[in-house]
Amino acid sequence: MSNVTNTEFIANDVQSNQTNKIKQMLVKEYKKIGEGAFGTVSQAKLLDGDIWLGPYAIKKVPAQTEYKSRELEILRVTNHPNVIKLEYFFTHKSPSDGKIYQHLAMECLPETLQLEIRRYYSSAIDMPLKHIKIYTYQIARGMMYLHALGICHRDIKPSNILVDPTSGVLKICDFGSAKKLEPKLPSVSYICSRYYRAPELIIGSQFYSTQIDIWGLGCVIAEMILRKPIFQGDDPILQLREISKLLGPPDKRFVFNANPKYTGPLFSRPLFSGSVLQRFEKILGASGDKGVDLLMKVLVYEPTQRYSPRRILSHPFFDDLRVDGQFIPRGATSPAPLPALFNFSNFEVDVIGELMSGIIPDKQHVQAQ
Ligand SMILES: Nc1ncnc2c1ncn2[C@@H]1O[C@H](COP(=O)(O)OP(=O)(O)OP(=O)(O)O)[C@@H](O)[C@H]1O
Repeated sequence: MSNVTNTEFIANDVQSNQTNKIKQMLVKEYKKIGEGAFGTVSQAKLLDGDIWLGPYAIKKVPAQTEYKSRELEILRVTNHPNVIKLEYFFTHKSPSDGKIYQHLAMECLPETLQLEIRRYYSSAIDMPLKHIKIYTYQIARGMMYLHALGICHRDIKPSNILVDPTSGVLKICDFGSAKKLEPKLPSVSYICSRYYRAPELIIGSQFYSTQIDIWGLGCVIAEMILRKPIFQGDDPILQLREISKLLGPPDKRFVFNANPKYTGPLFSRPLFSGSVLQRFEKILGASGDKGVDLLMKVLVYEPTQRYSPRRILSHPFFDDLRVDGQFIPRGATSPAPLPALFNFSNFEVDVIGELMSGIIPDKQHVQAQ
């Protein structure tokens, strides 16, 4: 199937996310780059007067649906190097079905982490550990920012992580399921894509926290190492069974705290022998001792025990990124500088607090954005 599309239309009320100014622009969509559950994503340019802007990734979703997407609301307030940036937005009536669609024009990155992982899988090569570290660090940094704002992404998975393999830059995208969680208020548990769902979601918790994203991050790190999803269960029970094979059975306190009404199986008899450490080492040992240590602090049943993003950033797994400022991009033979990893804003400096000395050994790197 060809991805080439050639659609042109005039959008009357294109609003700039930065200046809030509204203008009429010509929209030229020329390549379809994604298709999701709720809409399509195309590569496009916008004609502002006689200047072509872009390329952008324009995500188009029906404007009036029962499903409540907070994507626009969230992207309007976020501003972080590891979170996809919204440039323009507008609504437009589709001539083909007469429905009104919301259009979000975002900065465009060349690939998803899913595609990047698949590339390594099909060429039977491990993803270099340095790349895994660069990507993991940036996901955790983006999450630190989002979680500090109270925003839970709720759909962390490799196809929602965009990367530029040449520069190593990474950005979290798809805020279609994201929500600002309010403490003590319930949220639906049927969010997050299978394979990446935290155990508390699987057993039906409605009072979960941003730590569900940390579980997703653990699954993504493991997937970069294994080049396939770590917990592949075709239904929630099989999913829990896969998790139990690595972590052992969940304890009763975790289940009670997550959902006291849960009556499903708990796999209380261990499905594998050996200690949890031995199983992590056997399955994820390619990430080295420090990688195994980090994963054991992230893939934890009890959400409150899971490492927070700032603790993840200060983990020794990333120590070589703090001393060596280079990496070799996929397909390249000479090194390139690491993407900016330590250019923390004042907001991030406040969130990191006393952990800063463990994150950047050299304070000179700190500069306000
Ligand atoms: N800013 C972007 N730059 C490049 N590609 C993008 C961008 N945003 C989205 N895409 C591509 O479009 C795909 C779908 O985007 P997105 O996940 O936001 O839509 P969705 O409808 O919520 O999809 P899903 O149901 O799969 O989660 C992504 O996996 C990616 O391949």
